Amino acid sequence: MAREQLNSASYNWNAFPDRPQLASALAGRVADTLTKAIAGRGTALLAVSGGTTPAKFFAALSAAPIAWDKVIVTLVDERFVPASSPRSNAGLVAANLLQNAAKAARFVPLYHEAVGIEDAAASDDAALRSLPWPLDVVILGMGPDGHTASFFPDADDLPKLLDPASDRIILPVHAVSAGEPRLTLTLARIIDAGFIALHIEGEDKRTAFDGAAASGPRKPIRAVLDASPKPVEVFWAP
Ligand SMILES: O=C(O)[C@H](O)[C@@H](O)[C@H](O)[C@H](O)COP(=O)(O)O
Repeated sequence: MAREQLNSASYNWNAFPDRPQLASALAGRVADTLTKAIAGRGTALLAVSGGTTPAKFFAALSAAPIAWDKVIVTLVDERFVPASSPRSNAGLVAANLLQNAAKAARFVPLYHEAVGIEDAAASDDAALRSLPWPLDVVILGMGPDGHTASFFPDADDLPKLLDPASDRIILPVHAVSAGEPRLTLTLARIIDAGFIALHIEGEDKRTAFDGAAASGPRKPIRAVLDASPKPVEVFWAP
């Protein structure tokens, strides 16, 4: 059970005593939401983030006994690297989520060979239009700098990524702090999701979130909190 519930208008804080309990609770919540979506429209669309945080959650979710053959999984963002790269979010999802029962899900990656990140983003944007938007579930992570998805504070054209009225699905990202060029869902597609979770772990991330959620210079995660029409469900463990 969540140890601590602190609610505000823009987010609900769900704290857990440890990371395994968070993984189990978040996996249960996501599985229930996907099942309801399938009951309602015959399919469910899930977008997950990469990084080092989600592995335990992915493993727990992969075992959920739901109709995975009716679930489409895609990525919130991707580094411009092939799935064979240790930096690949598609590789992380393949190894940790698309296993066990979840092996039956359809996975839609973002990376593919292209002349450059702009071409990859344009073809992704066209190809992903055929998916059953809006997202039913989106799982966000957050960096210590308050970035989420690939909305890095130093990204070129950050306002375009954060435009809540954008009709784009995927945009390219150039940001020195990101390492390689990125492909990201736009904020507009993220806030349209039926269930938005932010999965963060550790005291440093809690401090960073508290700082970003408070007043002061607006961090990208705050743009999501401010633009979302429903509270973001924050799942945190020490
Ligand atoms: O591609 C990525 O890196 C993610 O999508 C990114 O937004 C991630 O969620 C944060 O950077 C947190 O990453 P960690 O889980 O490694 O702290």
